[in-house]
This record gives sequence, structure tokens and C-alpha cells, in this order.
Amino acid sequence: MFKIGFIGAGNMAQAMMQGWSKLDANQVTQGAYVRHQLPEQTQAWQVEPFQSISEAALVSDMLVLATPPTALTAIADELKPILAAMPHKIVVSVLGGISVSMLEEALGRQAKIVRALPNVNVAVGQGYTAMYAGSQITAEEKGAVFALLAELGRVDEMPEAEFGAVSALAGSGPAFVAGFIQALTEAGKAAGLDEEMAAKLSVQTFRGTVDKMRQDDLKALDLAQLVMTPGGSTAAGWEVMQAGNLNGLVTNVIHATMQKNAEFE
Ligand SMILES: NC(=O)C1=CN([C@@H]2O[C@H](COP(=O)(O)OP(=O)(O)OC[C@H]3O[C@@H](n4cnc5c(N)ncnc54)[C@H](O)[C@@H]3O)[C@@H](O)[C@H]2O)C=CC1
Ligand SMILES: O=C(O)[C@@H]1CCC=N1
Repeated sequence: MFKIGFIGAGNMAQAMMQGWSKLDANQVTQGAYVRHQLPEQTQAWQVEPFQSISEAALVSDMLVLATPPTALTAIADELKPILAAMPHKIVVSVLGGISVSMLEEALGRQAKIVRALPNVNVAVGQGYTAMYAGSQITAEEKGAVFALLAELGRVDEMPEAEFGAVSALAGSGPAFVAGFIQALTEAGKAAGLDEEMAAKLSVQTFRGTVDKMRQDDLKALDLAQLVMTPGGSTAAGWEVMQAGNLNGLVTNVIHATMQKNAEFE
């Protein structure tokens, strides 16, 4: 039996709990510590409540730090002596912008740390997670963490220097994709469609486009070319999209996201 213990049970932790709840409960169990009450929806994923960070650390094989990054110092005060006494415990941190060296500084140089950057789509097994292992993690432990994260979607080992860009594209990315779907929905409404229908059309179009790209191994611009009949209506819309500098806007979005993420570094 392998026990995963979360510290923090907000949006990111819950997405991971939901994703891992599909695993065999005889092999992997989950628990969580939050300062207040565990959110009700965690019951559906059989998440056991812990009363303290110490309890979470003592009974879990792998801890997942999933609080706001600013909580690290407070958590480390309680966690550091336990990790010093039980150095085999693995800590997976999803704290945005907090490097492995900052984690080692806070939790002790001997701590076994993996930095992971998942996104909320892990809840439905379609996540993207970047991971980077600290110096104390053995190849076997890294493999075990990788395998657990891979239950939630695609995982890549990444140099830590790339985490800022990966966080903006894949970590924050679902929000930006949702923003584009919302823009399509609102444009559909302005064009006379009922809002619910416009939302359904937008989601289905997004989903179908992504599935087609994956199944037919198409790049984004190849897919766009398939739709743009020469001299036709899509090309007219595409021109407006380019004239409005959608690429420039998205570049600025990613830049602002990375700048904010770097504030903790
Ligand atoms: N939401 C997302 O899509 C992603 C979030 N992250 C990272 O995950 C972490 C959590 O983010 P969210 O879940 O979005 O935030 P959230 O605000 O939804 O959840 C934060 C959780 O931490 C708990 N908490 C706060 N201070 C605590 C303390 N001192 N001790 C124990 N628990 C404490 C809160 O009660 C809450 O359960 C952040 O570090 C963020 O950068 C990383 C990738 C994606
Ligand atoms: O918004 C945030 O700060 C976190 C990090 C990546 C996604 N959510």
C-alpha cells in the first residue's frame, strides 16, 4: 500500500486527487491536511483527512505540497524535523515558482524532492506535468514518481530553467484556452445564437479540432489550411485574426504570466 499525503487541498490538489482516485484503492490511498475543513468533494475520492502536517508526513510515503507558494516557510517549520528523522519520505512540490534549491533550503539538504508542474486537466487523465528531480532522489524513486504522475496524463522530465515557460503554457494554459472558448461563445451570441448553443458549439469545435490534429498528426497551421477554402469565408476571418495580432497578444499573455511566476524566484 502506497499513501499519498497532500498538504493543501485547493484546486490543484483536488484535480490530482480526482485523477488518482481512479487507481486501485488497495494499492494507492490518499489523505490531506488543510488548516480548515477538507472540502466536501474530496469524500468522493476517498481522501482521508489528516489533523496536522506532522500526521500527514508520518503516515504518507509521498507528500504533495499544494498550498500557495507563500505558505512554504510555515509548512517547512513543521516538516523539516520530520524529514530529517525520516529521510526516505518523498516530497513532490507543485508550488508555482519555487525551485528545488529553495525547497532544499527550506526542507533540508537531505530531503528527497521532486518539483512538478501539473495542470488542472490531470483531474480527467488528460493533464500535462513537467517534473524535475532534486539531487537526493534515486533513479528508482524518480521512476516511481514519474509513473504515478503518468497516471494523470503526459509527463516530461524538464530542465528546471524551462519551468517558467512551461508553467505559462501548460500550467496556466487551460485558463487561456478557456478564455478563447469564451471569446468564441460571446461572438456566437453577438451573431444571434442562443448562449447555451454558442457555448456547446465552441467547446465541441475546440475538442474536435484537437482530436483531429492528434489523430491525423497535423500541425496547427496544416489544420487551418484544411478549413480555408481559397477565397472563402474562413480566410476572410483569418485575415482579421492576423491583422488584430492574435500571436502578439498571446506572446504578451505568456510574458506577463512568466514575469509574475518569476517573482518567487
Ligand atoms: N491551479 C492550478 O492550475 C495550478 C496551481 N499550481 C500551484 O499549486 C499551488 C496551489 O494552487 P491552487 O490549488 O490553485 O490554490 P488554492 O488557493 O485553490 O489552494 C490552496 C490550498 O492550500 C491550503 N493552504 C494555504 N495555506 C496553508 C498552510 N499554511 N498549510 C496548509 N494548507 C494551506 C488552502 O487551504 C487550500 O486548500 C500553488 O502553489 C500554485 O502555484 C501549479 C500548477 C497549476
Ligand atoms: O496561477 C497560478 O499562479 C498557478 C500556477 C500555474 C497555474 N496556476
